[in-house]
Amino acid sequence: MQTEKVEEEDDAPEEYVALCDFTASGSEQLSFITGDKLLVHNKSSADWWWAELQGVIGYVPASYLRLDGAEEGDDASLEDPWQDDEYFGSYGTLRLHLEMLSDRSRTETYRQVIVSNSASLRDKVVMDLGCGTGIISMFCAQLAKPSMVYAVEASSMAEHTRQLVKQNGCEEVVTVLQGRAEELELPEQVDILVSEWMGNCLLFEFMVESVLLARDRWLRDGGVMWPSSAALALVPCQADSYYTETMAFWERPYGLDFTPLQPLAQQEFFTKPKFSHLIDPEDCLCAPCDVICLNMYTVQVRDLEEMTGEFQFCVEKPGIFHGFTAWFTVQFESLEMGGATVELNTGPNSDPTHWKQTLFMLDRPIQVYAGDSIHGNIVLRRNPVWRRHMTVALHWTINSNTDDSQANISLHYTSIFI
Ligand SMILES: NC(=[NH2+])NCCC[C@H]1O[C@@H](n2cnc3c(N)ncnc32)[C@H](O)[C@@H]1O
Repeated sequence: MQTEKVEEEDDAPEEYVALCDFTASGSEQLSFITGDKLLVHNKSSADWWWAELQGVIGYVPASYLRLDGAEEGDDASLEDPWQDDEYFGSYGTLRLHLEMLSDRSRTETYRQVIVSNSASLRDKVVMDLGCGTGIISMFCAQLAKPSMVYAVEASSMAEHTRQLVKQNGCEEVVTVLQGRAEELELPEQVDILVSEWMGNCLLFEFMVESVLLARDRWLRDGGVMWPSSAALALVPCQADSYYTETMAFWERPYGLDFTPLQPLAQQEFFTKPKFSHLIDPEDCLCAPCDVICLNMYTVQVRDLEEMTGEFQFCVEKPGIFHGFTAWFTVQFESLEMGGATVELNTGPNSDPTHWKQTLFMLDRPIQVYAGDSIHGNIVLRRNPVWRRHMTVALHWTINSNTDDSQANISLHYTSIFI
């Protein structure tokens, strides 16, 4: 979920202080370290500002900066870092719940998990964290016989969820509790903590932090986490249609030459992820790989600050390397020893979901050939200020040994996406 914060352009440059380090990923960006004082000349967009540091000018990520002189906790300058009013406000209306409930792949997977574990769910105590309309809790009550389901929901949807639980005859088993899961009191520990917490690129929204805090506080020893594990998958890909729409478009619109706008287009369209991208399996230049894996029993909140995954791809067919596409999978282990694990896969070879996939475009496309190696790493760095956001940095090198013009030349790139 992205929230645009657009501020008015000011004439006199304002002094901002850097809240954390930033490494530029292109000549037009400006690196800085925590504590640097930057002069902001132009807030050209919500995410990137034109600033100066010791006489050098460049683009800087706005969310890394705080107005100089505004102290930590100075609520005039710093809103709620979790943006809870906006976040839970959006979940208090039906739009997002309609989108999630309409996602059959997502919702049927959770139903499949309940059905295939119905026998073992008997007499168990379940917590449904972030229950929304209560669909998962009502699946538990209708398809199995748990002794209690605590359906926890922080938004105002909770009062409607109570009505739905009653309407569907589940009030004996399902208790709706309104509040943030990590703050409210449960009357007892739970045997199963089930939640649908995944955001774009798996972690956006960072609802997962609430799930881990609730795990540490309410899941009894030996209790089960659903999902039990999660993985972020990545693949180098073509994205010809997106490239044509956003970059090639400026070459000859209506017979005119608009190419001077192409650097602006690169900055505007290729320096942040394209969410809700639907990648055609044919556009994958090779098999994907899991770059980040979460064990939901052992991962700690502090691990979420910065997660790094290595990758090594071998291009399987000639094509244009436009960028990387990411998606996630989550696994639900069986309550029965040796029982089958259920998986929700949001990738291009599975049924589409409302998350679709996320596309990270390179600054410029690169011709690649079968046998070329694309290796490097991905770094998910949680935003130090806005706690539901993160940056994604992709560092990679291409070794091409077929195209004689680039024989064994290593092209090294870094892209930072807000
Ligand atoms: N998969 C997602 N990206 N979002 C789908 C689940 C989000 C639901 O969980 C609720 N929710 C999110 N965080 C919390 C929390 N800490 N405590 C209680 N409810 C929550 C939120 O209000 C919404 O109804």
